[in-house]
Amino acid sequence: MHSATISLKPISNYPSESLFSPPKLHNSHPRLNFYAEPTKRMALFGGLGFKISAIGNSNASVDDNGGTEFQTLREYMGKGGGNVSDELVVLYSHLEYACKRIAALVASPFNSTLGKSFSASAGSTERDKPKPLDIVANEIILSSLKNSRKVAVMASEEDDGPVWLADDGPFVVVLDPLDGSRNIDASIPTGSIFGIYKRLQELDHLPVEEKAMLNSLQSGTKLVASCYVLYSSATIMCTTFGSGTHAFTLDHSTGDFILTHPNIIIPPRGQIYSVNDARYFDWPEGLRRYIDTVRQGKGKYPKKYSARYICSLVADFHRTLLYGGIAMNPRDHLRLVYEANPLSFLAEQAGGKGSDGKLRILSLQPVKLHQRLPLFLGSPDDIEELQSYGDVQQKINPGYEV
Ligand SMILES: O=P(O)(O)OC[C@H]1O[C@](O)(COP(=O)(O)O)[C@@H](O)[C@@H]1O
Repeated sequence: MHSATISLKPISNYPSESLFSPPKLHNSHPRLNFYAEPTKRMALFGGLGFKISAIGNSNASVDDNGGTEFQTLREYMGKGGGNVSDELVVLYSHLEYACKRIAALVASPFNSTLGKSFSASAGSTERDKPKPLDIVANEIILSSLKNSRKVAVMASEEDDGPVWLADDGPFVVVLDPLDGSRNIDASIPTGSIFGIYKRLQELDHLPVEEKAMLNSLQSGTKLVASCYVLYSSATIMCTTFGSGTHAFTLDHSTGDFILTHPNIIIPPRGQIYSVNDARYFDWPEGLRRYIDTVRQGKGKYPKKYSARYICSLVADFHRTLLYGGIAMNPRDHLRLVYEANPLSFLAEQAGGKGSDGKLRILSLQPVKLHQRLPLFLGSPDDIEELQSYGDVQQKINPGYEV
C-alpha cells in the first residue's frame, strides 16, 4: 500500500515556472497552455503553499529546500516522459481540458437539472437509457477532440458508431465518457476512460464509414496510450504511454495535473476482491468456489480476503491498482473496446493483468464496436489463481434492474 504525507513546509518551486513558460509544443494550439482563459489563470496563481511528498514508487527529486520537485502532466510529457510525441502532448492537453470541465460538472449543484433537457432514446430499457451527464460529457470530449485537430476518429460508448473528425488526424480515440454515471445522484465516484491508437494510414483510401470502423476496432496490443480520469474526492488522471503507469492529481487551485503516483506497481497479490456478489447464484461453479475459498482464507494466500465494490469501474479499478486484488465483472457487461482494453493496458503497465477469465484481454481482436465481455483486472497472482478455477465467466445474464 502507498502512503501520502503532507507537511506545511512552504516550497519555492510550486507552482512551477511552466505556468508562465509553456512546455515544448511545436504544433501547439493557442488555447492549450491554459486551464481557463489566461487572465483568469494568472489570478489563480499561488497554488498550494505546502509540500506534498509524491506517492507510490516515487522517483521524484528533492529540491535544495528539501521540498519535492513537482511535475505537471504537461511537463512530464513535454520533457519526453514516456517518449511521447508532440502530437500526443497536444491531444492530452485537450483531454485534460475536457476532463476538467467534466470534473466541474459532476460536482456541480446544477447537474441534476440537466436531465430535464434530455430525453432517453426510444426502445432502450430503463437501465440502459443514456444518462444526461453521459451525453454532456460525450459532447464536451467530442468538441475537445475536434479542437485538437489530432484525432481522425472518435468512438464512444455513448454513440452508435464512430465519428470521423479529421482526415489527417494522427490518432484514433476510443472512450467511455462517464462510466458509473447511474450512481451520480449519490455523489459516488465516476470516471472517464480513453484508449489511443494511431490512425491506420493504410486504410486512408477506404470510404469514411469503413475506415472509421476498422480504425476503431484495433487490437489492444496496438494502443499507444490509455488513461482514465477518476472524479472522486480527488480528480486523478492515470495514464500510460507504454512505459509504466503514472497518476496525476488535479490541483484545483491552478488547474494542473501534478504527478503524484509515478511508476505505479500493483502489489503482486492483494487481499481484496471487488464484484457484485448479489449475482452469486447466477455465477458458474468455478467463480463461486474461488470467492468462497479466498474469503475463508483458504486460497494460495492464507489470509481472509475482504470485499469492496463501488459499482463504478474506474473507482474499483483505481483502488485495485493501488492496493492489489481483483476488480471483476464476470458477466458480459463491460465493453472490450472502450473499457477492457484501455484498463488492461494500464494494468499490464503496472505489472498487473487484464483477463476475460481465460484469455489476456489485449490479445482479443474486437469484432464489434460495442462488444461486451467478462472482465477481470488486478494483481498477477490473484488473476492467475482465479483463472485456475477454470469456469469463472458468468453465462447467465438476465439483465438486472439495479
Ligand atoms: O451491474 P453490475 O454487473 O454490477 O455492473 C456494474 C458496472 O457497470 C458499470 O456501471 C458500467 O455500466 P454502464 O456501461 O451500463 O454504465 C460500471 O461502472 C460498473 O463497474
